[in-house]
Amino acid sequence: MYLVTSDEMRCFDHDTIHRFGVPAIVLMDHAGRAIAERVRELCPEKVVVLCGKGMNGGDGWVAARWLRYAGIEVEVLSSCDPAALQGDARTAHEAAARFGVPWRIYEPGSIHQSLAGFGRSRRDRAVLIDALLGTGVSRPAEGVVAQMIEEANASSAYIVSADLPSGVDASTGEVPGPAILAHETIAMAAEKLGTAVTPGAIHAGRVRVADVGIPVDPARVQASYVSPAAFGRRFGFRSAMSHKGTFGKVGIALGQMPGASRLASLAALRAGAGLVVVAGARAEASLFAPDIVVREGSDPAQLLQDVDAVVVGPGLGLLGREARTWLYDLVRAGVARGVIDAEALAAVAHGGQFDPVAGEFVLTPHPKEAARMLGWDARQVQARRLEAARTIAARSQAVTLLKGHRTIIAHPDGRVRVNPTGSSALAVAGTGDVLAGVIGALLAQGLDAFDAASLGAWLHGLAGERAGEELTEVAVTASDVIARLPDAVRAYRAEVDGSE
Ligand SMILES: NC(=O)C1=CN([C@@H]2O[C@H](COP(=O)(O)OP(=O)(O)OC[C@H]3O[C@@H](n4cnc5c(N)ncnc54)[C@H](O)[C@@H]3O)[C@@H](O)[C@H]2O)[C@H](O)CC1
Ligand SMILES: [K+]
Repeated sequence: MYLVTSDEMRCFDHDTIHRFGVPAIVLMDHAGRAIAERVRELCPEKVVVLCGKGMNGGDGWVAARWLRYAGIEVEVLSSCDPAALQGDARTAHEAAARFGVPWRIYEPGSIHQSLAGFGRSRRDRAVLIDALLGTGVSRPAEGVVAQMIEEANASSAYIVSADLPSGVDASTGEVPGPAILAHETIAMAAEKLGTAVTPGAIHAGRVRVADVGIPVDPARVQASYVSPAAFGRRFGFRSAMSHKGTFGKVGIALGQMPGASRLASLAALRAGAGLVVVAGARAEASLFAPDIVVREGSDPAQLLQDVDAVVVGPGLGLLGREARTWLYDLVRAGVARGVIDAEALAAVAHGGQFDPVAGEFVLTPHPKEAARMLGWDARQVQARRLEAARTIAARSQAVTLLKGHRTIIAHPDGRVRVNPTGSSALAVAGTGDVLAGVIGALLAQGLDAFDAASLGAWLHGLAGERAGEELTEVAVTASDVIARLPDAVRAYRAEVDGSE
């Protein structure tokens, strides 16, 4: 499913209004009605609508009119004197007022006052509609709107946001100032990219997309959720004629912690690799036998020249610094596909200095590693995840997978995918090694770096979800995630078969 930025949405709005001739007020009525229909399903005893002064506010006035029409007790608190409203927002206000919707201009305490009588025990019987700011946000929420956001969040009422939670940047998911913490969001025409990535995703709650009659052209959208339909039968389905060579050979460079390489190698097998080879100085065969081939020697690059994809990073430890040489040697020897993870990432970038590596490589930093690569701090990476992932991808010229809740996969050409699977069960040592092995296996099976990183994140996240469901998120180990990769493959097949 695609994810649109403010600019992309504006283009589609514009086409609908000016190319197809659908008046904007009609679109606004569809939007407001969609919000009202959803809120009615919540059977509230009272609805308070917070309206800003732009078109998002217009959606709110329309929703209030439809709720009044359905006989539901509703009132509007406006961030400004409606006399200052322009265009369709003004029209929407006037229609609501004439329809008898009670409204007043917000003053500090108005929200608390409007919800009086809905004490904690009955707070969910009241719904707040957040129609303060939408895709027109141009700076951190300020003034009266910021006050309304803070008071709404403190109200502990059930909050439904129009289009996106006010104060969240629709295109990046950044939250530069006060922002609504919604229980759910009704996105108009398409989900905004800013509610798919964190921290915006946390503010949005559950996102539902309302069809308001604005066609969205996927060819003009750069971002989407990872979805099995994008990969079809290029993974997960086998012909009777296939043999282990069909599914490629993954080579894993051994480092100081061979246990991490073991996790990556077992994961690669569970993700369909035909053969897995580990190579390096400390190749304790007993750790890997019998399913994994062990090659002992001081130069992994020398030992891995016959593989289809390499995984360099898990368990490297201090050998990370040598990874640069290994990578050069491997690329020179024609092994130009692989995963660069953990300490090996320093071979590609450090402190904002990038040394791009040619070929189909996937970088898999977690936020701290991304911060080291960029010369930022980890907090900045987490606040500006999309920018961080896209910057590393553009400057390293490699597909970059930024781990974390709603993992981001960024292509050097600007395309972005957001992984919807995963859970806190993955917050345990070794799951990064597992992910590196899974992606290595998908590269060895012929997927390109963008697809291998995206599908790898999807499978890995789903396996983590399944492990968390069975064992509780608290008690999952990296090996448990590997053990549930078959469940993820089954789910993948079901989705692909279901979508064909
Ligand atoms: N365009 C369409 O056909 C449809 C749009 N829909 C809704 O419209 C909003 C986008 O509306 P827009 O007027 O462009 O912007 P906003 O309403 O989001 O807000 C702009 C409004 O708020 C003021 N403002 C901006 N930033 C701040 C800030 N940081 N603090 C305080 N105030 C701020 C600004 O001055 C403007 O007045 C879209 O999200 C949809 O909800 C319809 O849904 C469908 C048709
Ligand atoms: K909003």
